[in-house]
Amino acid sequence: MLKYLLPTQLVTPADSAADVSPHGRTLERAFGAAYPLIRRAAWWSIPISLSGLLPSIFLLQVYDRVIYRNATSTLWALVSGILCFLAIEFWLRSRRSRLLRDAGATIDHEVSNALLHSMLERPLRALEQRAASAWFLLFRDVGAVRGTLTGGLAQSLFDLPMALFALGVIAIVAWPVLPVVVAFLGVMSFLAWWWADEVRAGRVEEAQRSRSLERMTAEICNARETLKTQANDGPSIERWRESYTHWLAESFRKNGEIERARDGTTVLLTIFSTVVITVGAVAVMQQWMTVGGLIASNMLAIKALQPVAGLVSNWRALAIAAEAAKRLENVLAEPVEKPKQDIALPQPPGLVTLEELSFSFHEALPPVLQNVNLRIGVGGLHAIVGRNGAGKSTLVKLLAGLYTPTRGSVQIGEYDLAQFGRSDLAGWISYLPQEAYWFAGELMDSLRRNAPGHSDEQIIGACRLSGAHEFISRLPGGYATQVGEGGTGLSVGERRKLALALAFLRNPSVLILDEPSNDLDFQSERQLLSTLLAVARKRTVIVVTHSLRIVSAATQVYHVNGKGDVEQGSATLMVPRLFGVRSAATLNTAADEEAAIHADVEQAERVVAARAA
Ligand SMILES: Nc1ncnc2c1ncn2[C@@H]1O[C@H](COP(=O)(O)OP(=O)(O)OP(=O)(O)O)[C@@H](O)[C@H]1O
Repeated sequence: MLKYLLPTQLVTPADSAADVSPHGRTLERAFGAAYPLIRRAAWWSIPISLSGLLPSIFLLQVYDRVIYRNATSTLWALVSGILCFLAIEFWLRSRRSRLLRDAGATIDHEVSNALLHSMLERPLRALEQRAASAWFLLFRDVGAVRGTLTGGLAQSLFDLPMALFALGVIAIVAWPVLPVVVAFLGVMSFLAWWWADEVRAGRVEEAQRSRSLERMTAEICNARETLKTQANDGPSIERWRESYTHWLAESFRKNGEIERARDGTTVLLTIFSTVVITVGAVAVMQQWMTVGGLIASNMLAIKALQPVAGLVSNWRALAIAAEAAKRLENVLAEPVEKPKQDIALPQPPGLVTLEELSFSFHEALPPVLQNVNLRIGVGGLHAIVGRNGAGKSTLVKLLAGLYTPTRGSVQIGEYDLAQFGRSDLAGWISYLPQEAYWFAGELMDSLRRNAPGHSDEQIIGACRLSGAHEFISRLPGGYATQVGEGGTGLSVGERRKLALALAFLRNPSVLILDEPSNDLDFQSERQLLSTLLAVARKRTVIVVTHSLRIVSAATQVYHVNGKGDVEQGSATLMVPRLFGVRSAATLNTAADEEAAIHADVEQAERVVAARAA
């Protein structure tokens, strides 16, 4: 019976779309795992319900046997008996709560875990299409499903047998009031059903408003520093206030309905008590039942009605959980990337080939890249240049296997990237995006977590290579410095150097860096270039850059022209065409600039060689 009252997502097999994703049937699986616990909790409810009748029977006995007969010893026997049973009831209730908690934890663990995997395993394009706040709300949905299945609603459902038992006892000790109790039970059940319908109507709109408000709040929280620095928070506050007012109005209306239902239930229960006492009093005067029977039946009748009244106040939670379950089911059924392959393929050389590659973000939009053919590597420093929005980042995401071409293919060595998921490719192609997130915590701990299998010595070696070691050494806490959420406490350039160190540690065949010299000072850029040139002697280094210094030193330059084409040529050919100067060195009258770079390259090479050894 329990199954029929629950959101359908939990108990019926999801449709065929769920087969696309390994997480598609998670809700059903999680509930399947928790169901035996819930069922056991339901069985425990029978003795709990029975013991719930004992106070009424105690009262009946006290009135009918103790008071009228002055039987003190019977009273003590009854008191000891009831205390004993209450202790047992307490134990039974804590067992049932424990089972429900375990069931809740099972559902929460399974669904949250699947949600996290589903988020991190989906393709980058899919990730870009759902905001962080939407994911955050989905994690909250898991709590809503867990809370409803194992919280107040479950308790009300489990207490329903109490209604039947109470009716049975009333039939024995106070049969004249039985028709009244049955009639009220019918009225309350009808109201529970009717209010459930009322609660459901308009829930979707209320939920949408609430989610839109939460999204906007999250966005404003994320943008708090930008809003502060630009002193332009007026429009954001206005938008937020408008959204808040709409949500508040809708929520007030809905809460009003719920409160009316709750208040109505309370008044009805009081009316019901009065009617039972009136009918019972008449029955006592007619000697159809005893005074004890009247008082006990009043108590029993309330026990019978309480679970139904509980259902009334919990309908809203059920409606919220049903919507949350639907949202989770839809998200978990969305496709994820291919899982990691079992085959240990040999690491390919750093040759990346693009064949007739086209890519567009949407079929209605013109392609960012069209029929591009390129061969990049083996080895060398390759600079990708072009105006803002020309498609450079898009190109490198395709090279890293993060985007799937709309047409054509990308290959590394002899392998087509389409056959691999990101986890397979990560060992061969290392990609450093423009914005690298840095987690809160001790610097060295974060470095170790991100570079499993590497010794502290190797990590520090990579930090030297990326230029991070210098600034870390200057920090009062050194490698033990505590960094805030998102890398607060470090400058943008410092975060970039740390991310670079991690990219070096992966030791890939192809290293792709999206604008790595952004935010770097003059000296750091020179050091970075030296390191890249050293790494490029053995590996293919692809750099998206606006830096004339890096482009001048590149083996090959690729110009993404913003019309879908990519032109390729040597630095000597491309730099004068694109930058209007011969090379970076011509900008710097100090002739020893290039010599200094070469000296740095030698130094960086020695570090690389020492690390490889
Ligand atoms: N997720 C996306 N959805 C739709 N269009 C996008 C998306 N990302 C980028 N674009 C569009 O694709 C084009 C190429 O963007 P891309 O980020 O590759 O440019 P870019 O050359 O790297 O620019 P920049 O030098 O400013 O970083 C731009 O017109 C951009 O508006």
